[in-house]
Amino acid sequence: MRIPLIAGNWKMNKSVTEARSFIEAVQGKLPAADVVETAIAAPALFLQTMLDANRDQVLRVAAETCYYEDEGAYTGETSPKALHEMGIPYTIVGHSERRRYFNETDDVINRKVLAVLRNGMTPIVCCDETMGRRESGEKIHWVVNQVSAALKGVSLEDAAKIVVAYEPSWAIGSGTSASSDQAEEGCYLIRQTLADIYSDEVANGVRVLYGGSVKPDNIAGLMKRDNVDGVLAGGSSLDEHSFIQLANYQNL
Ligand SMILES: O=C(CO)COP(=O)(O)O
Repeated sequence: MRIPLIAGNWKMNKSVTEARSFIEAVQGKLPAADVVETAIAAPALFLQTMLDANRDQVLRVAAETCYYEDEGAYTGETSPKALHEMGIPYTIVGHSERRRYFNETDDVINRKVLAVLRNGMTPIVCCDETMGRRESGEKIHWVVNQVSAALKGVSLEDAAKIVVAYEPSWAIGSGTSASSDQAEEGCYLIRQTLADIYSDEVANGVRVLYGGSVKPDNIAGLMKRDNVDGVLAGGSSLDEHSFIQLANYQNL
């Protein structure tokens, strides 16, 4: 059984004080982690404050990115080894904004996936799809290629632990989510790719999330779909009331 994962991605938003108040506000209001797992990925400089404020330990505090080396002369980068040592369980890798604004290539993303796994964390591997590619019918090829490239050299045992997120760029920050049919189609395609690369067993165990304008008023429809195991929410994860609603989508 795949436990749903409702994850937020704060991107470069909030101050440390705001991050702390958010964590305090959600204590006791999220579902038990063995029923619906919840996570917030935040800027590295907030993580320790968030961990300290997270008294009930239900919410997973996650990173938005990290470097692919464990340590060394890489000014400004975040070490996956240090993240693990802090107690961070998840790191997003390959978000479309990292690909677009920071020139992260499939090769860099693959190295980061390997580094996150090597350091005992779980990567949330993002897979992007542009509208141009969707309209030209190129989507299948594109999604399959990104998943395969990100997982190059990942063992079957490690592949079983990862999380993948289908995040069409045309739905990110647009206010208009993909329809539940489109989300299901993207997540199914990712699962099929995992089955082709690894096995049906791995594909059936991996959680595949949908991301792009997920809000309290559309999450229930998305979560009903067979291959959508959770969401990665940007804007609607910034407000604690809205995140609590997303986490409790089963009651909406
Ligand atoms: O990029 C996203 C999550 O990683 C989605 O962002 P929005 O929910 O703001 O569209």
